Amino acid sequence: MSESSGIVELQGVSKRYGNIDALRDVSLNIPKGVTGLLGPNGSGKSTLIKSLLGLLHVQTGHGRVLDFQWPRDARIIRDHIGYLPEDDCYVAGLVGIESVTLMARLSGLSSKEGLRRSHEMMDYCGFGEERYREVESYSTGMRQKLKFAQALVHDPPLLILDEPTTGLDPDQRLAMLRRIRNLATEHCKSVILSTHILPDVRSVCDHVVILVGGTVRVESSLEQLSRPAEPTMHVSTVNDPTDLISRLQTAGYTVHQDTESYGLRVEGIEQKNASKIWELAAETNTGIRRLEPAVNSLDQIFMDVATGSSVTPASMVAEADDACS
Ligand SMILES: Nc1ncnc2c1ncn2[C@@H]1O[C@H](COP(=O)(O)OP(=O)(O)OP(=O)(O)O)[C@@H](O)[C@H]1O
Repeated sequence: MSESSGIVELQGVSKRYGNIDALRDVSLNIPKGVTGLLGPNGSGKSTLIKSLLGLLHVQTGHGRVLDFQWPRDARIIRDHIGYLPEDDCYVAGLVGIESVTLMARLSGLSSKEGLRRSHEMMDYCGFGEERYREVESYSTGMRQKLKFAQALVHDPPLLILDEPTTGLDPDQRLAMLRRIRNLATEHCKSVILSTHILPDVRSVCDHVVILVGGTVRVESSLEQLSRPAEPTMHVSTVNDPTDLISRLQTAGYTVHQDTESYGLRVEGIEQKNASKIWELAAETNTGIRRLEPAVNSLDQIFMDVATGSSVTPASMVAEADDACS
């Protein structure tokens, strides 16, 4: 894989089930790092994942996954991907360590190395003695962690995780997100994270792809997506900001007030000039609690894109992070 290349590059992928177009002419370039795959129900996320894994036959399209031609090399590609499916996947009657070891053996590891890696991955996922209990007795959180260990056991460079935090309590969810981030930053893994939980995307993803109706509507770095079209500061005030708003407007700034708080978005002002806001706040006796560059809300972007009501810049291709090449 060359230093600047992405991990997945697709061109013109279409998948049709009968008369349903699940993917329509999808072209993508997913860089290294953690990518959030988002979209409303039925937008084609699972179809895209299964197509990448070669579990579905697409009608048109070609590309590259890691160093391999896609879909031609689908079997080899599968060997290099760790897949955490949304549904449960275990063989009834096995205990946790046997379940992970089975996946290691199916991935081609020797029994000795498979067992060693399985223990290592179960340790990484926070399993203690429960690894010797039957998987059927596991809680939802433990099953998610088991699937995670199974996906990682053969040390793949790319992980595809389908809703990995579903059903987890807050502590377990944070632990899972920390693991995902740690894999990217400390172990140079790339991750495609399919999820409906937007705060998870905000906390671990570098890039975002949003599918709607089988087409790619947004492809961008999270940073680029979060940045307002023009420099904007967010001001949180302690008291009523009415006087401050009118002074800012007189000074030529466009100001939007949050509906249920003393928060303001002041457009057209860069952080380096934010002292102007402090000056006007002092003159109008307005207390400032926080003053920081504004970011676009991922929830709002998602809603706008999903309902087709936005002018969100589409097909903004992020620069690949070369740190883990
Ligand atoms: N096996 C199938 N046969 C027929 N239609 C299918 C099949 N699988 C998916 N579809 C349809 O293809 C479209 C895309 O489905 P897909 O499951 O890929 O979406 P998704 O984004 O993963 O949805 P969700 O978020 O609900 O999991 C939907 O209209 C769905 O009904």
